[in-house]
Amino acid sequence: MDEARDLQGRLTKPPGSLGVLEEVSVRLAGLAGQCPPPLPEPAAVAVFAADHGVHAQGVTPWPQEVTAQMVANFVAGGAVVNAFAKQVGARVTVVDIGVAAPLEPAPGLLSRKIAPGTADMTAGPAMTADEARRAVATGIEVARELAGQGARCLITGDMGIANTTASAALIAAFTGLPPERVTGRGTGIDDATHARKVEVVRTALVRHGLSEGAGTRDPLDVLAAVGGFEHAGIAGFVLGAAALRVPVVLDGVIAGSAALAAAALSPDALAGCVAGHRSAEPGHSAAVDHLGLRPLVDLELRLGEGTGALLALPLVQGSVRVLHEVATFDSAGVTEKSAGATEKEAAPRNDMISE
Ligand SMILES: O=C(O)c1ccc[n+]([C@@H]2O[C@H](COP(=O)([O-])O)[C@@H](O)[C@H]2O)c1
Ligand SMILES: Cc1cc2nc[nH]c2cc1C
Repeated sequence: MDEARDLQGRLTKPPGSLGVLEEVSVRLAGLAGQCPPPLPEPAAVAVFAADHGVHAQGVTPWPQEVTAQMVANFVAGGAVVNAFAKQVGARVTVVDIGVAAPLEPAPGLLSRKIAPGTADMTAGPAMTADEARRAVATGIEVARELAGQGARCLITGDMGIANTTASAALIAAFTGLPPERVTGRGTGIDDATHARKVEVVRTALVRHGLSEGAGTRDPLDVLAAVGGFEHAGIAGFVLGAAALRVPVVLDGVIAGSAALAAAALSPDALAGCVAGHRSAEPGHSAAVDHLGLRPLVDLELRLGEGTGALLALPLVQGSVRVLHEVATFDSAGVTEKSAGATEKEAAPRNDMISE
């Protein structure tokens, strides 16, 4: 990281002029343990799809079967994630980690169903401890598989009707914030449904002893209580990528809540995480703030699938390419700024005011 910071300061641009992207390149150098770090390409997005027992509580206007229908759409190449992935040259893999409906095998679809949807978190744990552990292990395996196939940047995606309710519960648990601060409108709900959703999250947190936050609870236990299979899978994906020193670009609120679980399991896992975008969901801002991550783009997206992270991919790739390809002042024979200029820049321009 020191080498990358030093190199950024010697490239033919005013020091610091690439703003946040300089820090991204420094973090990826730290992850790789080399400067410059490998270019984060080719990229692969894994869309973890699953259903949620809490759907029965009326937290979303969309029927549960839309999860399976959208999986078919992803596999056919017809969703926004497919368009954005094509735009930035990323490969799409869909992971059925817990979709309620049975899915036909298809190219680009990994059948890794732990169970046909979680149980209702307001009535009991969403998953058994064993299911949660297997879902995390599945995410680790998917990261290994994609990296084994050559991916040098992994992107999180998700699909699961009602999964913003589980995300809000996880974020409340891991940040200690109250449900009304972290529960958003998901796919788009009216005030009455939103009020019910906040109470559903509150009920689940109370039921599982999480209303004061997760404290020292085992993060796997928290995932099992109020998470979804895709949350556990993405948490594993983040852990697996970090173990391989492959960077991960996180998408929106589902990825943010999963990253909180991954960080609780192993804080080092965050070293390779870049927050691709800031979702419109309030819980997402709470999650990235808690993790100390700064989202690269903010376009008021609230789609999921990996779409926001894919849009940020060229920024991450560009930040590293700079370290590989931009000339230094020395090599290009460009004169560096003088020491005197530094002082003048830093001082207020009083001369212009008084004269
Ligand atoms: O990524 C986000 O921040 C995001 C924000 C709002 C909604 N979504 C997507 O919308 C679905 C869940 O919304 P809901 O209202 O059914 O909880 C799920 O498939 C997510 O991918 C995703
Ligand atoms: C149509 C639709 C597409 C989605 N993609 C991710 N979440 C989604 C939710 C819905 C409802």
